[in-house]
Amino acid sequence: MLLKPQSRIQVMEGAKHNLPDRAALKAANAIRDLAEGLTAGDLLLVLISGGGSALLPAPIPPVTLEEKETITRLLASKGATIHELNTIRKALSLLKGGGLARAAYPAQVLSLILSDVIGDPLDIIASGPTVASSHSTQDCFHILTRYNMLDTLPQSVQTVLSGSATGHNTPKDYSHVFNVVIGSNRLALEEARCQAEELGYLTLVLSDAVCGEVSTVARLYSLLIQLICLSTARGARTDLLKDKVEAALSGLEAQLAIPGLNCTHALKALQESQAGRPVCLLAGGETTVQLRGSGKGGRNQELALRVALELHRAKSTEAGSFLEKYEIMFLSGGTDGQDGPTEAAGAFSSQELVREAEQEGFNVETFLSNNDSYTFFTEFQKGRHLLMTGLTGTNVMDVHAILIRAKGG
Ligand SMILES: Nc1ncnc2c1ncn2[C@@H]1O[C@H](COP(=O)(O)OP(=O)(O)OP(=O)(O)O)[C@@H](O)[C@H]1O
Ligand SMILES: O=C(O)[C@H](O)CO
Repeated sequence: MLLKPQSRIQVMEGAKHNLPDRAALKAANAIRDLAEGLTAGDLLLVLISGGGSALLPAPIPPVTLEEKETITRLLASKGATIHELNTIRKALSLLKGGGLARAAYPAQVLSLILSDVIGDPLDIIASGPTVASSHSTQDCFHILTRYNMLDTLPQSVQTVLSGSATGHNTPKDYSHVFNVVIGSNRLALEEARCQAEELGYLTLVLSDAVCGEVSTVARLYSLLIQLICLSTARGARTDLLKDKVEAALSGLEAQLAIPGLNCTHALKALQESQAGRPVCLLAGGETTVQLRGSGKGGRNQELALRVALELHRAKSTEAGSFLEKYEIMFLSGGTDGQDGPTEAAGAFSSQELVREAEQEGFNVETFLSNNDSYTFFTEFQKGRHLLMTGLTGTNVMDVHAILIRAKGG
């Protein structure tokens, strides 16, 4: 950040690699001192974005920074969700879980929040420094029990957790605080919808809460695409095919339980629209990847490659034969411009990609079995399918886009 010499803005950097460190601790202490020095006539303006938890470490003594970092890293390695992680982080922090707002009292606090968590839960985004915590000490002990960590907690953590039942988590008056979400996946999808419609696409937003294992989500998208390609076909045989695909799609919808996702409604809306227009389906959220290989990639690149493989496999089925009549593109990208430990934001694919790859000697399944989507997209057609945006400086999770257009349309 280039500041003028006389600037009153102080930049304090820390938490490299998204892990709390001494530099971040120093910054958190400086922020806390500033907040505690405010009076009723002051306004504290706070900008909160994803990654904020690591940037604002303020462990409640006697918990040390190292102990707090160890407990959160262990929880993450055991597969704890961001909700579980941040519930523990809040309980062990002077600033998270509304602590910054309490420190600033009686000053007014205006918090502008960029959400990188599905559902935009204010007290979970960056562990909610200006939001009253909705969690109790009991919740913390349930989480630590779930991950078999209760018996190995440092004494300091046990002291703070048992003491916080009467202290830091007690509901406080937050009437001096105003929290507002100014950026979210839903807002990003709405903007994408406007752009797609300006380009002539009939556009639908499916959900801003896509979650679940990447291979299952890929299968759901493939079935949805098949159903859309079948929708204009007529006849008893195709009706049977539609029923079969629809049943498989409903099963996956139930399995994933993505909030707000209703593919039947989406299809009905498409059918009631002007037939023949190209279609754009948008969705957002964060899938999860069970890493079994040693390759390089990210959930967005893996999703794009898995969708391509699902569509390729579908083409050899009767329902999938209708895909030939359409041009289909799928894109998945991280809005922060980074997908996993790669410099790509994501990738795009089509129903022809696997066939084209095989013609050039690439076996997509081999790359996927090694979680090596980045290597595939880098080597295949000189990286033409990679989405390279550079770091965007913000993060409202991932965006998925499906484009379907009748060939010759
Ligand atoms: N080789 C790989 N193939 C597929 N996915 C991978 C691979 N390596 C890491 N990942 C996934 O990438 C995810 C990390 O992505 P990333 O670094 O973009 O962080 P993030 O979850 O988006 O966090 P933040 O919100 O801070 O950006 C992990 O959840 C992991 O599952
Ligand atoms: O910083 C964090 O806690 C995560 O990015 C979720 O907001």
